[in-house]
Amino acid sequence: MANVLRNSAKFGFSGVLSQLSIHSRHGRECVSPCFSLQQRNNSTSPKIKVDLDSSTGVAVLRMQSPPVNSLSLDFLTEFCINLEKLEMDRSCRGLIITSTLSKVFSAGLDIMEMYGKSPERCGEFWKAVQEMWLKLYGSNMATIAAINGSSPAGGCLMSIGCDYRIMVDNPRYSIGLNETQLGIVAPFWFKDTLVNTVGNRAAELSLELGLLYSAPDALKIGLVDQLVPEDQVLSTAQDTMSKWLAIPDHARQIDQCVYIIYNTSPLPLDHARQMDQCVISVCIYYI
Ligand SMILES: CCCCCCCC/C=C\C=C\CC(=O)SCCNC(=O)CCNC(=O)[C@H](O)C(C)(C)COP(=O)(O)OP(=O)(O)OC[C@H]1O[C@@H](n2cnc3c(N)ncnc32)[C@H](O)[C@@H]1OP(=O)(O)O
Repeated sequence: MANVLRNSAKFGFSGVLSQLSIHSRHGRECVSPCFSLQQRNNSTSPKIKVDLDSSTGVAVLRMQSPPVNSLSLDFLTEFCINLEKLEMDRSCRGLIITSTLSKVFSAGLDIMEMYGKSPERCGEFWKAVQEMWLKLYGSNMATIAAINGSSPAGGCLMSIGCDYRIMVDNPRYSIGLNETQLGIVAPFWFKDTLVNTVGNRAAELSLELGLLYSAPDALKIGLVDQLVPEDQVLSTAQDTMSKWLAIPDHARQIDQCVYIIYNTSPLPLDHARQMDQCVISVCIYYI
C-alpha cells in the first residue's frame, strides 16, 4: 500500500493523498474551532444552500439556481467554495447533493458560457469545470447525489462524480452524457468517470450515441444505483449515508483513491489539466 501511495503521489494525486494522510475524518479528535460550538452550520448563498448537521456529520448541498441549475462560472465558483469549506471542516464526513428545483437536478454546463466569450473567459470557465470535478471526485467526504430531476451532460458528470446515486423513479427524468447529440465531444475525463461507473461497453455506446437514459434505464446500466419515489429521495440518501459513514473514513478514502489512480487518466497532473483547458477553450471560442 505504501508503494501505491508513493507512486500515486508521483503521478500527481498528491493533493488527494496528502489530505488522506493528514486527516482521517473518523474518530476525529481535532474539530475545526469555527464549527465545534455549533450543532448546525447553515450558510446561504444565492445559487447554493448548504446545511451541515454537525451531530451526524452530514451536509446537504442544495442547488437553487433557476431555471435549471446550469453550471455557469458563478455557479461553479460558489459550488467549489462550498465544497472546499466542507472539506476543511473536520466535523463534516458526508455530503448529499440535491436540487431545490422541480424536475431538474442540473442542466449541465451553462450554454451561454460557451457562446461568444473571449478565450480568457473560456479558459476561466473550463478551469472551473475541471475544479468542480477534481474537488468532487477527489473528495474525502462520502458523497451521494440525490437526483430529483433531469441531469443531462455536466449534470450527469456531477452525479457520477459522487460515490453513490439515488434517483427519483420517474421515467420523465433523464440522465446521461448527451454531448455528441449537441455536436460536441465529452472530454476524456468525462469518459473516464463514466467508464468507472457503467463499464467500457455501456460507456462507449452511451458516449458515441449521446444517450440520455430514463431513470429506470439508468438503473439498468448502473448509471444510478437506486430508484426511489420522489418524496423519499432525501431520506433514502440520509439512510444510505449512515451506511457509508459506518465505514472508517481512512479505509474508504484510501480504497477510493487507489481505485481512481488505477482507473482515471491523469487530469490532476498540471500539464494534462492545462492542455485540456487549452483545447477546450479554443473549441468553445470557435463554436
Ligand atoms: C470538437 C468539438 C469540441 C467542442 C468542445 C465543446 C466544449 C465542451 C465539451 C463538452 C461539455 C459539455 C457538457 C455540457 O454540460 S453541455 C450542456 C448540455 N446541456 C443540455 O443539453 C441540457 C439542455 N436542457 C435540457 O435538456 C432541458 O432544459 C432540461 C434540463 C431537461 C429541463 O427541461 P425543462 O424543464 O423543460 O426546461 P426548458 O428546456 O424549458 O428550459 C428552461 C430554461 O432554461 C434554459 N436552459 C436549459 N438548459 C440550459 C443550459 N444548459 N444552459 C443555459 N440555459 C439552459 C432554457 O433555454 C430555458 O430558458 P428560457 O426560459 O429563457 O427559454
